[in-house]
Amino acid sequence: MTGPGDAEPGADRPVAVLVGPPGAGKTTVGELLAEAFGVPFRDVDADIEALAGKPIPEIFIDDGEDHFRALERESVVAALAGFGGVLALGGGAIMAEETRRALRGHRVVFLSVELADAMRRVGMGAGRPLLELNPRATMKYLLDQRRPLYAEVATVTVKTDGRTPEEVAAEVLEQLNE
Ligand SMILES: Nc1ncnc2c1ncn2[C@@H]1O[C@H](COP(=O)(O)OP(=O)(O)OP(=O)(O)O)[C@@H](O)[C@H]1O
Ligand SMILES: O=C(O)C1=C[C@@H](O)[C@@H](O)[C@H](O)C1
Ligand SMILES: [Mg+2]
Repeated sequence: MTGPGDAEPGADRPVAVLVGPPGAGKTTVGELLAEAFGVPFRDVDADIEALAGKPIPEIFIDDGEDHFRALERESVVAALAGFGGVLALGGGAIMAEETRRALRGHRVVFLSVELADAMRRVGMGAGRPLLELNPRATMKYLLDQRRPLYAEVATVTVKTDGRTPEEVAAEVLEQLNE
C-alpha cells in the first residue's frame, strides 16, 4: 500500500515518475500530486534547461535534437537516483532505451491523452520545438510512435481526456493506493 502518508520527502528515489506526450498534463498534474504527497515537484525539462543554461527551443536550435536527448538521458538518470519527490519526464524521454531501462523498479505513471485533447492543450505548440511545424500531423505521429513505449514503462496508466487536472490527480492517487 502506498499513499500520501507513505511518501518519504528525504528519500533518494521519486515517489512517482510521470510520463506521457506533450499536453498530457505531466507538469500540471505533477504539481498537484506533489502537493498531495507533501513532497517537492521536479520537471526534467527544467533540469535540462538548467544544465544547458538556456531554454529548450534554444538547445534545439543551437545544438540539435541529438544533443538535447543526451542532456535528457543524463538528467533523467541523475533525477531518478537523487530526488525524493514527484518527477515529470519530458514527452520524448522514453524514446531512449537507456531511460526505459533506468525506469524499471520505479512507480511510473503514464498520463495518456488522445489527439483531440492533446491538440487543444498544446495549441500551436509554442515552446515545443518538435511541434513548431505542422503541429497536428506531428502530434499524431508522436502519439502513434510513443504509445507502446509509455505503456511499456508504466506501472499505472490514467486517461486524461475530458478530465480536469484535479480529476486526473485523484485517479492517480487512487491507483497508486491499490
Ligand atoms: N486534464 C487537463 N484538462 C485540461 N487542460 C489541461 C489538463 N492537463 C493539462 N492541461 C493544460 O494543458 C496544457 C499543457 O499541460 P502541461 O504543461 O501540464 O503538459 P505536459 O504533459 O507537461 O506537456 P510537455 O510535455 O509539453 O511538458 C497546460 O496549459 C495545462 O493547463
Ligand atoms: O515530446 C518531446 O519530444 C518533447 C517534449 C518536451 O517535454 C520537451 O522535452 C521537448 O520539447 C521534447
Ligand atoms: Mg511539462
